[in-house]
Amino acid sequence: MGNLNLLLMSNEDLVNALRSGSLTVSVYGMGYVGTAIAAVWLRAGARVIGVDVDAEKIKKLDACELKLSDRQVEEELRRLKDRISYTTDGVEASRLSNVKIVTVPVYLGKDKRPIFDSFKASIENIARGLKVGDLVIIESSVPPGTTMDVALPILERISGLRVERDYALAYSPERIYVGRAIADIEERYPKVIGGVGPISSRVASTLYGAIARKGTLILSNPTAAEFEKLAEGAYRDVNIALANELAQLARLLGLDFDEIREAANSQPYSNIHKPGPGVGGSCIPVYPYFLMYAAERAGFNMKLVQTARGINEYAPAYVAELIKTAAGELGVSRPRVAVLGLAFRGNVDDTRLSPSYDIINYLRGSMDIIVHDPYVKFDKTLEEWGIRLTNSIEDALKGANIVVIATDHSDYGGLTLSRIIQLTGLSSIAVVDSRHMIKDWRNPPPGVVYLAVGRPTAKA
Ligand SMILES: NC(=O)c1ccc[n+]([C@@H]2O[C@H](COP(=O)([O-])OP(=O)(O)OC[C@H]3O[C@@H](n4cnc5c(N)ncnc54)[C@H](O)[C@@H]3O)[C@@H](O)[C@H]2O)c1
Ligand SMILES: CC(=O)N[C@@H]1[C@@H](OP(=O)(O)OP(=O)(O)OC[C@H]2O[C@@H](n3ccc(=O)[nH]c3=O)[C@H](O)[C@@H]2O)O[C@H](CO)[C@@H](O)[C@@H]1O
Repeated sequence: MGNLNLLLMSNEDLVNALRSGSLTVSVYGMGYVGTAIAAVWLRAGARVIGVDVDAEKIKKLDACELKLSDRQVEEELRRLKDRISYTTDGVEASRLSNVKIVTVPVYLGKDKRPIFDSFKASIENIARGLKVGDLVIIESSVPPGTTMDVALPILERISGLRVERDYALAYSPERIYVGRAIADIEERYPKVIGGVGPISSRVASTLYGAIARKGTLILSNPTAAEFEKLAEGAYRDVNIALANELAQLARLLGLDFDEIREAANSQPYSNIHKPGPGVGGSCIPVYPYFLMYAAERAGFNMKLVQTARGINEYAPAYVAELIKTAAGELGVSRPRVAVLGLAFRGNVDDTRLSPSYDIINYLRGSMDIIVHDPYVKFDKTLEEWGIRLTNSIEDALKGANIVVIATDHSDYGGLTLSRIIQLTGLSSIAVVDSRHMIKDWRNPPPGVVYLAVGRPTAKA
């Protein structure tokens, strides 16, 4: 790392420093996002230091042994391993780097309020190694005001440096979709930047402008950029809630919501989302609460956002009711239920806040459950609940009275009702399809009852 003063360098010199490998970037939080960010800066030419508190993860990353959901990120970290190192020492990493990127989460507590401890700890470490000429970019999704009211005071108090004079500070939300993260950053989206002042905005947007082909969108300040990210998430949550509510009515009216949705979305102003078993992941179910946290402090009540959250948090119970209806149709008092999918969405191994847990929790007292997921190899919660997790679909379906499709993994797209009943080995079963993965649902084979979110019940 050269002793670079990024604030005094021209745009051309900033880009040259990036491309030539004389710029060192430390990334705090080597999770789904941090590993993708590290890969992207490596590909742009930087030297990178990956920082995490999880020593086991650091050890595996250092040995190129950490299996990532995003295979391209995994491959790039391996291909460019000569320019990246990993450490648990966040202070040293800050001393040795010119740019510090924070992807450590602000977590959500059981009381639905933000927990800043981990985030603050990473900022404190950065502050202890902060030097004149450095740039700090916060990319975690945070309640509006966090950069200005939480991070900035810590950085200045501990380092004694002054933002815009001695160092640069910006907020830039991450918008990656795990599984295609590098393309999302480099090709798909403009990078939103909110600098504390014009110098911070210039330095951050010049460097990210050399990475994101769609360029950068500079907003007035960090709080606007924080708010933008949460607005995207709340938009999605509200629209998923609308889809779930419309689907529930469609089922009561004996209608197939899929064809209705497709027809409605043929109108460019309509973007009705997909109904499902609920909203999981570490993002969409969390961001509305970050907005409500800021709203509460401003004396404002976000009625729509709150109502939508409630609808989506009820969705797993709705699916559990469908499963209980299925058990009634079969006349089986303690059915064996195969739940297909533990991850919160298709083709990832991420189970954070997955609706599958809620569905299983509603049923596990009265039904015998087995869970299948092609990506999740082990799960502590299922182990505590005494519920078996298998990666074999044959193993999961054998003897299952009820088969529940809870996650839209592509692996399930090829399943037909005939194949499912064949794999159960039974003459009478029910299929509860919360993701509309079954194509031949309208004409079930003998012995199959098909129930779904947003579709009428179908039986032979
Ligand atoms: N996962 C996504 O799809 C996604 C997409 C966009 C934005 N985000 C946001 O990005 C942030 C990170 O999300 P993620 O999914 O990568 O989380 P993650 O849980 O996968 O990774 C977070 C990492 O931070 C580490 N960590 C915790 N405290 C630390 C500390 N004090 N210092 C250094 N490392 C520490 C953890 O050990 C973990 O490895 C969150 O704010 C999230 O909302 C996530
Ligand atoms: C605004 C937006 O798009 N942001 C994306 C989102 O990505 P994500 O990884 O959180 O995944 P989603 O696809 O949002 O799914 C969340 C849950 O909602 C369910 N769902 C989804 C669509 C639908 O029509 N019906 C549903 O029921 C789905 O099954 C899953 O449980 O947040 C990331 C972090 O901020 C972003 O970076 C990323 O751009």
